[in-house]
Amino acid sequence: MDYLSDCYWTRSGLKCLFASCRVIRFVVRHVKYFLGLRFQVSGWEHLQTDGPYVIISNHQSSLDVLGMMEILPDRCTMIAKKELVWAGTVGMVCWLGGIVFINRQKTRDAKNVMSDAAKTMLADQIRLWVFPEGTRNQNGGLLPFKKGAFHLAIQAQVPIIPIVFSSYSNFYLRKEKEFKSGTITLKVLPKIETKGLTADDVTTLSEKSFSVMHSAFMEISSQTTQSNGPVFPLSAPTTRMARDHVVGNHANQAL
Ligand SMILES: CCCCC/C=C\C/C=C\CCCCCCCC(=O)SCCNC(=O)CCNC(=O)[C@H](O)C(C)(C)COP(=O)(O)OP(=O)(O)OC[C@H]1O[C@@H](n2cnc3c(N)ncnc32)[C@H](O)[C@@H]1OP(=O)(O)O
Ligand SMILES: CCCCCCCC/C=C\CCCCCCCC(=O)OC[C@@H](O)COP(=O)(O)O
Repeated sequence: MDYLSDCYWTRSGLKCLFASCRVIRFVVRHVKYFLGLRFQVSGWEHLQTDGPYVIISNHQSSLDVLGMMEILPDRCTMIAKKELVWAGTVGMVCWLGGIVFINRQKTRDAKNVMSDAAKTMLADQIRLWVFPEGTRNQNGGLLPFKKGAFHLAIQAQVPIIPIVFSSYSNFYLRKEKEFKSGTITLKVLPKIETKGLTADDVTTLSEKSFSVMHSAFMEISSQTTQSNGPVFPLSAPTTRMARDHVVGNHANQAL
């Protein structure tokens, strides 16, 4: 209780995150039922790592938040663009969750914030989740990685744990506004150590991470695509019950 009071009343930065992210995790885990989504997770054992680490994952949509909350370890928060803090309720939840906001338009500021985060990670034994693509991407692959996550891990000398979300394109097409229920595969990959690495190794580390994640993305996306059926317009009912009523069981064969 003392700890929570400290978090919420003094807003002591990253210190508050693991209490409040647990609450966020608990609540957001229920959203999948309303959207008719299911998650299949493999590689749990790679998250059984003590101490701080940096999680990196691909970023397709806001829906990623649901997958994050399926597997979010304790004492873990995220790096997010600063604009999110102004996004109403979501912004408030992010702020309470101790999320680290960066200004992507001001690289020097973003780098300073991330360097501070590296120190706080170590001081407070915190894990950080970063989307190295730096923006959402639904183009059927991964965007080239930005460097921040790799500098962060090297500065803190902590491992990187790559996590890959399978493609959403078989159930959610953002531009076409089409959505149906579906299964998302999450694959946690073996950690990549950074002990002894320096800033000179950032490019190699980034390329290695990209390579293993891209291969995993292709592998799990082709497997998951086969198990999901056709995509429906967003105007169609998206819950399992409602869609059963309209289209029979066809759309739910994968569930
Ligand atoms: C109603 C109900 C409500 C329910 C609410 C529910 C849930 C809410 C709870 C939680 C939700 C949380 C969701 C969070 C999701 C957030 C998703 C995002 O916001 S993604 C976007 C933000 N993230 C990122 O951008 C991270 C990735 N970007 C980077 O890391 C970038 O590198 C950068 C630091 C931003 C800098 O970007 P830049 O474009 O300049 O690119 P480069 O990478 O090429 O870097 C340029 C240059 O700088 C060097 N560099 C980079 N970083 C560092 C560093 N830390 N230290 C030193 N140097 C650094 C880099 O090496 C380049 O130099 P060089 O070319 O010489 O190598
Ligand atoms: C019908 C499906 C429509 C999607 C519904 C999503 C429901 C998700 C439920 C609750 C979680 C809401 C949290 C939203 C957090 C948004 C984080 C996000 O995705 O920010 C964008 C940022 O990273 C990159 O921004 P840009 O791509 O550069 O601009």
